[in-house]
Amino acid sequence: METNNIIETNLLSIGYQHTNTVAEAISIQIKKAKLVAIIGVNGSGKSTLLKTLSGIQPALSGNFFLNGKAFQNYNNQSLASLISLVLTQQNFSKNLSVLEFISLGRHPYTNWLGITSRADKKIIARAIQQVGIENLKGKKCDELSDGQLQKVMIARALAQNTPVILMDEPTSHLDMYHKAQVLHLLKNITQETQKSIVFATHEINLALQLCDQIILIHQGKVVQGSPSELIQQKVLLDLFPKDLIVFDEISKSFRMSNKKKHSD
Ligand SMILES: Nc1ncnc2c1ncn2[C@@H]1O[C@H](COP(=O)(O)OP(=O)(O)OP(=O)(O)O)[C@@H](O)[C@H]1O
Repeated sequence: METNNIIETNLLSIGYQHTNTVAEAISIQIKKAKLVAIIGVNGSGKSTLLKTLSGIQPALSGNFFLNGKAFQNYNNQSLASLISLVLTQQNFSKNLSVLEFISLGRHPYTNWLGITSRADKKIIARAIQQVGIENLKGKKCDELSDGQLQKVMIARALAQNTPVILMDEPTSHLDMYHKAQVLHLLKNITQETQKSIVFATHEINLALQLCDQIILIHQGKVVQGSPSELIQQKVLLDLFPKDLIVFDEISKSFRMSNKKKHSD
């Protein structure tokens, strides 16, 4: 199938076989070089959608295409050269140096001994330079701050050199400045490398300002569009109970409600 979409789903249902359907009838399209945020309240299904798109969690039903080819027609090796997944709680030996950890991103391409070639080393060096962490190369991963570790994770995904990077909450545990810094970095990466980055986030205000596209999961349904399309469609107005948080259409951001609660 000839397509401009790097990811496309058609009436996809996601969830867990023996417990529940988390969201259904998901039809989304993601083009190259886009920064895409998945938003929704706690438990709405952001991580489940990422896990399904990466192949960790099987879809319950529906169709899913990567680069125009049905997902089930890829083997693990070819998937690893198309999609990298960055999870917040990743299990890895923190005893590794930053350089060793980022080099693991080349794993799908290295030979059976796991030896990196000169070309691999070039890609690793470029990933480190793109993220701006040359000064951290020799450090052990357990010597890093949360913000530094987040950048190292991004560099490893870049070293994997896939056209799609999926990330679960890349800004969790970061202060306001570093949240904005990491999201700007992701935006620059999509523009400079033509990769698409799809990430789950609770930073809705930042996502509305920076992202090309938003995937909103709300009560089992998924709406996709540019930030301005979602604002026009008014789908953000009912995201949270209005007693505490409201969407301000003028500033295009969520803010504390001015309403005085009777119970206060
Ligand atoms: N392994 C699992 N087995 C069964 N149900 C699960 C599993 N993981 C998550 N769920 C359920 O699926 C739903 C969606 O969870 P998910 O983690 O995808 O939400 P989320 O939007 O990422 O939440 P948060 O913002 O809190 O991280 C929740 O009801 C959760 O309890």
